[in-house]
Amino acid sequence: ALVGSQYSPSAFVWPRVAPGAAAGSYAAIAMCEAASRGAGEGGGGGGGGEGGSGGGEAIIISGKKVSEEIRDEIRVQTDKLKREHGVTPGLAVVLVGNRTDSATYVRAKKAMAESVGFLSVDCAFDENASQQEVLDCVHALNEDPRVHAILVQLPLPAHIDEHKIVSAVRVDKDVDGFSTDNIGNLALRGGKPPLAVPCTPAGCVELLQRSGIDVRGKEAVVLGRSNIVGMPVALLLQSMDATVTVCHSRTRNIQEHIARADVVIAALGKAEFVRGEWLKPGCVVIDVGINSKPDPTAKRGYRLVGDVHYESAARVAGWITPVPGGVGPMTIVMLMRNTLNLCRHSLGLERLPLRRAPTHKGR
Ligand SMILES: Nc1nc(=O)c2c([nH]1)NC[C@@H]1CN(c3ccc(C(=O)N[C@@H](CCC(=O)O)C(=O)O)cc3)C=[N+]21
Repeated sequence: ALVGSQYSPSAFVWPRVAPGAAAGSYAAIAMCEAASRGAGEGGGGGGGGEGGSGGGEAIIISGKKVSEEIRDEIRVQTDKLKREHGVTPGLAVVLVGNRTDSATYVRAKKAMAESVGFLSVDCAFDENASQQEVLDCVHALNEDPRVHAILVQLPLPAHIDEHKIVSAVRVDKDVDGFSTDNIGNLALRGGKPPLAVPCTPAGCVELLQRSGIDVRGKEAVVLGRSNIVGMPVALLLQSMDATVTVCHSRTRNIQEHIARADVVIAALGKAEFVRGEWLKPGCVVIDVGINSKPDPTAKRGYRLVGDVHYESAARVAGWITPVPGGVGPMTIVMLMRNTLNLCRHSLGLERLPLRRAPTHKGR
């Protein structure tokens, strides 16, 4: 869902507006897809509040599995595009510096791009590259006809003005949807859909949809207000008719907010911050956090944990995403979806009507 088009709302984005859905809002987007799939198993279409089993184990929403389904859909559509239009979608990734986490993500993105048949273009700079060098690179990619999508891996080194670089990316190649124009369109009700919706937020919403979870009228609590996750995911949920509260480092009584949430989106960057005891029984937990935690029993000496304490949360929640294997893989596949759609946009084509995957079954 969630990939806006400048021209006619496509099946991909604003698919089949469900009766009663706020037409034209983003919400419409998402929920229509969910609606068109039927209000899934697992959730009984319930969304937060009455899901899962009281006091049992939460349904595990596998981002790994869902992302593989979507990847396969994208691969099929990419082949079709190549056959029918002779064009290969091109994704350029700009990486500055040598953070190991960034290098890992960029490798994963490149691998997935190649696996779905995209052209992958790399632009790597060392730590002390000048702002001008990086800008020149972005400008060159803006003009490169092989490249339909440009991703500037964040964070950039401190001496580089992130906003300046991100703003230099042409709006119709802004695959992260981070430009002022794309974020503005995401925020406007009844405006034109953005060309791309930020990948992690789109991945969170896609997981909800494919799990048959309807957020309309539900209380959604977003933990974190970052430009790349908290803020855009709050906009998306609001467009989906959820009642959204954004909590951040200055929020008082954060547990009180979490306690009434039907949907919790945890994106604050603190390992295992949210405890199961804080949650409303049956709620939906989408854990965006990726933190490494020392673990002497692990091969590498550490393991990845989310912003939610998984074990306690899984006992209370109705649905939960694991870390790893939850939102992370979805982020990458949404990047592929955005790339394909920007490529289609450049050809004057509509968003793709992706084959609807069957509603995801937990476990
Ligand atoms: N311009 C920009 N766009 C981004 O989308 C962007 C970014 N900058 N900067 C950093 C964050 C982080 N991010 C992740 C992508 C994949 C996984 C992922 O696949 N995680 C695996 C585990 C990976 C591992 O083993 O470390 C998982 O959760 O299962 C995680 C995080 C994209 N980001």
